[in-house]
Amino acid sequence: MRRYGKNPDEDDVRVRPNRKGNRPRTNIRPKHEDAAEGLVLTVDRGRLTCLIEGRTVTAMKARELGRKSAVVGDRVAVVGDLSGAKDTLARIVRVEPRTSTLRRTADDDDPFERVVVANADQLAIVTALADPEPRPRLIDRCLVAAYDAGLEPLLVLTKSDLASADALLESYGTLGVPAIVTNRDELTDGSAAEQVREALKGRMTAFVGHSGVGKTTLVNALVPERRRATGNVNAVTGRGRHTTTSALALPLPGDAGWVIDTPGVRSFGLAHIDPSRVIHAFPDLEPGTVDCPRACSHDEQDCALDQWVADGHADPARLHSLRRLLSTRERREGD
Ligand SMILES: Nc1nc2c(ncn2[C@@H]2O[C@H](COP(=O)(O)OP(=O)(O)OP(=O)(O)O)[C@@H](O)[C@H]2O)c(=O)[nH]1
Ligand SMILES: [Zn+2]
Repeated sequence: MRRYGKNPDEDDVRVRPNRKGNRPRTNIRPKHEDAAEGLVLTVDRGRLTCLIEGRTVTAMKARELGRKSAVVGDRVAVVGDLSGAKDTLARIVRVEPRTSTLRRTADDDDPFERVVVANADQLAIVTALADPEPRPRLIDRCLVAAYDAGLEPLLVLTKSDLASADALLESYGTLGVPAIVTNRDELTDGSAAEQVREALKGRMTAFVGHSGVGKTTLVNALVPERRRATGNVNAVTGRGRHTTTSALALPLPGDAGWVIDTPGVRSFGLAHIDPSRVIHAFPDLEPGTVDCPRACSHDEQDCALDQWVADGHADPARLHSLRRLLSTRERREGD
């Protein structure tokens, strides 16, 4: 059983039992039946930009939401002034249950668990092949976060004009992570952007990457309107690009899915990860865990997976990869 301490975001995935057992919670069913449905595009100091029927509306959390947060990707119910006119402020009265929750924890400069993005179904891990050098442990950590959250990973290897992708492709081949190799020229002449768009079709994809890997170049190639938006002041949010701290959801042209750009990360904290969820991403190994000790880390002496692999049920390289991923949960210098 996972425990999250006092994280107020957790009541969206579990319905709390009614302790007293006699009084049904009257506010479980929405009282705001006239509320409009919105999608949170970005969050800036308590102001949430929501897309409501094609308009962007600025809103804040209604008091009744309490400490519960709404994050980029959340589906929300909004009341009040929905005109989207300047200086209007609507209220978010409900956050709909999430299909997924991408989190990270315990950065050097951020000790709290954060929900990065809600409702994404894919995580694009953007890594430059050089300048900056690839950081396999960071990639592994992002993969673990994706598997834990139930997102499908996609590796986007940029700056292929500078270095070969062979070593990384081989290393992640065992994990079965799909990969796309690109560079700026291929992105601007169209062909690579098409290939990436194909992988994003119909999905909500969160893009993460270390600062400087070319994520902006990539996102601009995918979402041409973004280029205008990031010039000086973002057309969607009205704020300058250098103050970007929140993720930003951008629609792909032609209703072809969503890109959620996230600020460059230096690390990806994993304190919240549950190995039993990560192992769902390894259906070839998962059945071998039935004989594991309780709360097995799958990286300990009594782990049943060694025997499972020794008996020929799965490829030893897969177990090796799983353990490599799980071991990244322990923090090391440079994470
Ligand atoms: N050689 C080469 N350089 C690239 C490529 N793509 C981007 N760059 C350069 O790499 C640098 C970083 O690119 P950005 O797209 O701003 O990267 P970013 O990941 O958004 O970086 P932050 O804004 O710091 O988060 C810029 O100087 C780009 O011109 C590429 O394919 N090849
Ligand atoms: Zn085990």
